[in-house]
Amino acid sequence: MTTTIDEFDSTLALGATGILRDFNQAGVIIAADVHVASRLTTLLAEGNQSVALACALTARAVRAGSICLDLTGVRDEVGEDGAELAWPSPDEWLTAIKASPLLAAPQPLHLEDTRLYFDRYWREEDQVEQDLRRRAGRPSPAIANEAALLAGLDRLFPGTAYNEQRGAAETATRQWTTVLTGGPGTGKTTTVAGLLALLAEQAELAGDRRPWIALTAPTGKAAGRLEEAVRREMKERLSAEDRDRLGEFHARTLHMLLGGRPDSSTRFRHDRDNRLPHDIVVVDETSMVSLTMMARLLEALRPETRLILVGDPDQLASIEAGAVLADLVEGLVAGGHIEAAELRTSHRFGGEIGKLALAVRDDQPDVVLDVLRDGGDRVHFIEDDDPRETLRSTLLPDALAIREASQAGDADTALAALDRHRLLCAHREGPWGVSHWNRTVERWITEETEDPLWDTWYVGRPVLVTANDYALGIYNGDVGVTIRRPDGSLRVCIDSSRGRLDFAPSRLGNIETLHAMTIHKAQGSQADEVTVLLPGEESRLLTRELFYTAITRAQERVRVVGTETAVRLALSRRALRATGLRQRLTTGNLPSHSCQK
Ligand SMILES: Nc1ncnc2c1ncn2[C@@H]1O[C@H](COP(=O)(O)OP(=O)(O)OP(=O)(O)O)[C@@H](O)[C@H]1O
Repeated sequence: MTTTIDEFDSTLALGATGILRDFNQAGVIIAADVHVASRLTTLLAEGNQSVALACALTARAVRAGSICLDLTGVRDEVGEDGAELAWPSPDEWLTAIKASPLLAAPQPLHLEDTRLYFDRYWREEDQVEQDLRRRAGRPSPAIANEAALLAGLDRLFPGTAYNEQRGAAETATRQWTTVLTGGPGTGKTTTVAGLLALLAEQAELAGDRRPWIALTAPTGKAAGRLEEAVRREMKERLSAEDRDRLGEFHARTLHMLLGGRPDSSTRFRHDRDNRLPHDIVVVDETSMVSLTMMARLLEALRPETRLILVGDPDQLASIEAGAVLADLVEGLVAGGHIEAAELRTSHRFGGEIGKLALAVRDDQPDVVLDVLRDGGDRVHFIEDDDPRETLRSTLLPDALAIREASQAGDADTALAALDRHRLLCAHREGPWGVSHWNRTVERWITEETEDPLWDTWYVGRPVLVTANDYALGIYNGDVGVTIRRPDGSLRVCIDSSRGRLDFAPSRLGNIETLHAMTIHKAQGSQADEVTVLLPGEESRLLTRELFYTAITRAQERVRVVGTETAVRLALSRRALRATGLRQRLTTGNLPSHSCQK
């Protein structure tokens, strides 16, 4: 059989030979993976084809968010695409890799059991493990007054309704590192606010100064939500005395906290030689933190800084490589390094959205479909082959409300309208993708207003910032709207963690239209109402974590557009990433070498 090669297919490496060519032509690895493998094997004079294949598959794994290649699981994971290919036998493969010059100095690859790493990720994982073990190995933090702590717990978390949160807060007061986990609305922020008040009281009783607290999250949007939620909890639940002890604080993105450097996206002003001055660091939405960011944060912490990592381990992992929160839950807790602080009871939804989220998380497809089909006011299932008309009646009023407020120059109303609803897609391109739906909503606006949107920038264009811009003070995940000023010019008003900022459109580079957004990008934000477009059944992105993340973005109402098969498929597939952190933390002793200066 002859295979026709498309010379213009950018995923094909035309110069590839042997096993790399076969895997490339089967679509398992792309040209970039082949180039990484060819370059490394040529540089270090490695002639074994199976080692070159392992390099290329490691590059593929990292592209997909894994930290390493799981040599024993990769064949199953590749599935049908690789069924006809000549895979090396596992034993021979391992033997060839162990003997490879790529594992000798300067060691571009590292092998841990059957996990193969590129040097950078191996080092980061190793550093995270060592820093966490070191923190966990320190004597527990001193409690200045045990009786006051217990009284404080009762005061801040009264009655049986707060049992779970009281337990989690007490656990956190007794350890340097806490992983506080829970699904949406389980009271994580309430717990954090009470915990901070307890720690401030203990500092006062010990005669120390007021603790220096850093509230942080991976994106500007998530940092903004954290600050707002903590302030609300403090106002509603803390006494004036507790509030005074805590003083003023602001939430910032992790990049801002660590001190972004214009010359590097992976190195920061605060590091092991210039540590953060804070006594308590609270990280929200930790599921979105990549391994690299966790490594940078841990190295920048003083040993006596309390670290409270808050998040929902059932959500999608970070866009960049790693699955740190899930690894920490299983590694740190199961490894016996720290005690769990887990919240299970949802206090927000009470009803259908919470039930739907739990059924998705726990892989109960029949319950999920029952709730979707009979979810009352809050949950809707649109099983329509062509949902355009239904979506038009839902999406267009919000788009028009944003436009109307923007035309009047009213940024507050436009931004509030923008936050009311999110259309979430799995993909960027294709019929279920963000680009298609952005264009569709723009077309509906044109049809409705008879005012063609000729330019990229138009009044009422909602936007999403897609990269950090330290000079402008806007960050990945910030959202904004394009308003008309009285002089007729356009300004883009962006809600950033530094407050409301506005810019001429020409100053903004990394921006996307926000009539629709990807579920990955929606992590860390919520809207009153969310519409989730489930992708076609063939989509590889359709997983339980994706579905769970999408529906838990909704605070009041969720609408799922898709088929029963897509729902069932989503639940049956997992977005698993190969990492070694949890194994490292659950097994073995502290490695003899150390990154700490
Ligand atoms: N024990 C409780 N009893 C009743 N209501 C509670 C309790 N704990 C928290 N709440 C309320 O439930 C809502 C959700 O709590 P909170 O914001 O702390 O949850 P969360 O886990 O941080 O939510 P998110 O999903 O936004 O991260 C808030 O309105 C809060 O005041």
